[in-house]
Amino acid sequence: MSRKPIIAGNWKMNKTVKEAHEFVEAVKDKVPAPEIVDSVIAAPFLALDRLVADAKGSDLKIAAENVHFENSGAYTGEVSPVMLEDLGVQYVVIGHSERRAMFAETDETVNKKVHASFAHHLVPIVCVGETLDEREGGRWQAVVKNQVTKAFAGVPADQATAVVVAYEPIWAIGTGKTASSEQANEVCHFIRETITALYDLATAEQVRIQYGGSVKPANIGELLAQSDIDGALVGGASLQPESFLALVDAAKD
Ligand SMILES: O=C[C@H](O)COP(=O)(O)O
Repeated sequence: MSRKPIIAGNWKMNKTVKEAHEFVEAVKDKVPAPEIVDSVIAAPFLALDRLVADAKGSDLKIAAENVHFENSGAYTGEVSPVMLEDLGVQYVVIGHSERRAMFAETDETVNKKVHASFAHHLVPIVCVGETLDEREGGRWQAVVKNQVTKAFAGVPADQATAVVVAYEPIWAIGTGKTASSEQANEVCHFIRETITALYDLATAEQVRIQYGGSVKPANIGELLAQSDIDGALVGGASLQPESFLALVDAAKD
């Protein structure tokens, strides 16, 4: 079954609002048609209002890099799904390994954030992936299966089909080490099998699974040629307009 590719740049803690605005102005009219590829930029919260306005009427979609699972309340420093929906943000990255490792994100909070996102018309991009220790210890299947199963807990099938899963082996993030396309596809296929077991094959075949970890214009082609890789979540190589456009263009083929 063919699934529409989704390429998402994840800027992490980079770019001032002015720099973010200039980037979006440079790419927004050059991304592929949304019937062919979904082109997404995940930006820091401060830039989102401006970027949603900048991208309006174009085929570029704007994502947040995180969200809280409550709608409002005493959660100093957090941003709620109500606030993101109000701005017109369309996607949200949930459970990135940097948030799991440095900001106490757990499988339980990931699941709550998935539910909160759907309640506010945000498409969740759910990140999963193993550490180098877990891979070398032969535990990647158990780790990834557990992360996927907990992320989808209580999510009905009609919502599950809209979830984007990003497989990011932690050892390949920002290190210049890319999983080989076969290694990446093996895990993405395993993720699809896990979703099949949770729901059914028809549901799993609609879920888009991205690979992330040192993706760049030079290697995206062979990654996207794999059977179960439907896109990429890209950090470093999404920071320059030319590089981001090369990535979304590669997904057109
Ligand atoms: O969210 C993106 C990933 O963490 C990958 O980052 P990277 O492309 O800089 O390795």
